[in-house]
Amino acid sequence: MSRLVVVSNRVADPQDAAPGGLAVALQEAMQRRSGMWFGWSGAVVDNTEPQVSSQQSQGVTLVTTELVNRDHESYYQGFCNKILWPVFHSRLDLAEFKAGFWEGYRRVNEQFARQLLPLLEEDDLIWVHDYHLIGLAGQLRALGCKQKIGFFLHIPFPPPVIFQALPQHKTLVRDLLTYDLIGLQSKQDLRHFRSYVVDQACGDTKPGSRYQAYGRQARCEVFPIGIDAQAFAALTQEPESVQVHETMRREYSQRRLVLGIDRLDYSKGLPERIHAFRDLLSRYSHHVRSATLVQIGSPTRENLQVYAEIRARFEFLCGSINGDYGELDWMPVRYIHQVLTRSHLAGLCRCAAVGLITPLRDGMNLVAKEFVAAQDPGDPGVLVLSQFAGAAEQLSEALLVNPHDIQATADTIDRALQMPRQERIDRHGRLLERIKTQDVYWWCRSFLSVLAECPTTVGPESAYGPAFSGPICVDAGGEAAVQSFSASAYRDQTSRKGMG
Ligand SMILES: O=P(O)(O)OC[C@H]1O[C@H](O[C@H]2O[C@H](CO)[C@@H](O)[C@H](O)[C@H]2O)[C@H](O)[C@@H](O)[C@@H]1O
Ligand SMILES: O=c1ccn([C@@H]2O[C@H](COP(=O)(O)OP(=O)(O)O)[C@@H](O)[C@H]2O)c(=O)[nH]1
Repeated sequence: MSRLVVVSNRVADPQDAAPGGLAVALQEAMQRRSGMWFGWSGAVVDNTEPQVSSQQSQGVTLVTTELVNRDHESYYQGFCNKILWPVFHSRLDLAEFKAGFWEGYRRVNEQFARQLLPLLEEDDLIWVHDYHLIGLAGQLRALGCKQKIGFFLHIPFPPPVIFQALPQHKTLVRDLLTYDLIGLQSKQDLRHFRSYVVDQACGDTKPGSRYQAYGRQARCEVFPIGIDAQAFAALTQEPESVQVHETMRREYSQRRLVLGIDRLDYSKGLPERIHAFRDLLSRYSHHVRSATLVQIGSPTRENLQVYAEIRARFEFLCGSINGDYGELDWMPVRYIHQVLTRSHLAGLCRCAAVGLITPLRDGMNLVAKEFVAAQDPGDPGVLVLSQFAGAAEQLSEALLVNPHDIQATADTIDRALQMPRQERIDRHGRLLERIKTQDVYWWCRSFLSVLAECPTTVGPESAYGPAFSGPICVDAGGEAAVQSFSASAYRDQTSRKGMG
């Protein structure tokens, strides 16, 4: 079996008590298959040459690199978090298209390729993760890498009209199509990608899920990421989890616990959630002094202004609902700005009557799946889930809501709180079955088996595809995109202008 080389922006620290969704999924997947994991260590160094270091951990070789100061700003904080994250989550209003970010993004993708190449073995399967590294395959191919390279996008692929606002949209899609396999989270993401390729880039789809545009061609399919459902359910039996569960059950014996768990990100719909909860209390007064929203809003990307703003706005709303509805012995919202351990989260999920997961946009949302996995099948809580989370496509037995529709969301929370036990059991049983079948190992196996089937890449020239002469495509901006160029012309362009 080929060795698996995973590349992602960050390599998870195996000692970390609570990594993010991507890290959680990869850690679980990598423990099944020995291999190498390459990424940034989190260290930022002054303008010296970034160093690579390596360690063994639970059968996996972890290789990390550093970022120099200016690249941390322009690549990570800049192009990744101030451009790609908001645009891919359809928040053009929050994007900062600042000069210099793109060059930093290209530089770091080139740095990763340069440092990774000498570590590769002939037979490796390379699996690159997420929006930070869209350009990596192109950079590796330019250096002569011949191994198969797959890419998985953990965040949504935006509608073409939004994506086109990115000044570098053509280069990014050309870079994506340089991979042998592109994996997306949901059918909706694939529809957006297809529509961009066919309608905006004047490209084409081919048999075998192949997409062609800008002189490149790749296979692209949907692989919804899962969790290790058994392991998460088992966490509910850990002492820490049992203790949380018992404390909460004591405290909430006369009350109903509604639970939200999110990074404090503007994509997670937290202000809208508080508005919906307020509307619930105002129109369904029997929930006053009863329904209590426990909201974990864990710190994230705190040095970015837009995250400070969403935090301030959210905390103002929590303060105001508690001021208006709270009493000496009851507060409607309990907000915790901390990262909790997974055992702690499992215990909380187990005792909640409702899991309220209402992002405005989300690639998947693993918390929704974890909530289901943690329930007692004989007396389960109800999942209220945003229709805009990737998870909604698989979790159709949840109560799906439009988080922008405050009143309908409040009505749905009420319905969840009133749902008869048998209906809860039926819905939960069907959800749990799917979460167990389509778990993180299924996701990993599915992606890797398709990648292994992809035709072998024979050399840098062919990786760019043959020179492609297609029609002239007039895109929405009215710009004529001539789809005829050769691989060498592309490389010349890239090195001269930094591509934009
Ligand atoms: O470490 P951060 O930069 O603060 O962010 C944590 C991770 O967030 C993103 O997660 C995405 O992947 C999840 C698993 O596929 C998915 O469920 C979720 O919807 C996505 O938002 C991000 O893609 C990761 O790079 C971050 O590490
Ligand atoms: O305090 C916290 C909050 C979240 N998580 C974990 O972080 C992941 C969040 O993944 P999700 O896909 O829901 O969203 P993301 O944060 O990746 O956008 C889940 O596995 C959570 O269990 C955690 O361990 N502690």
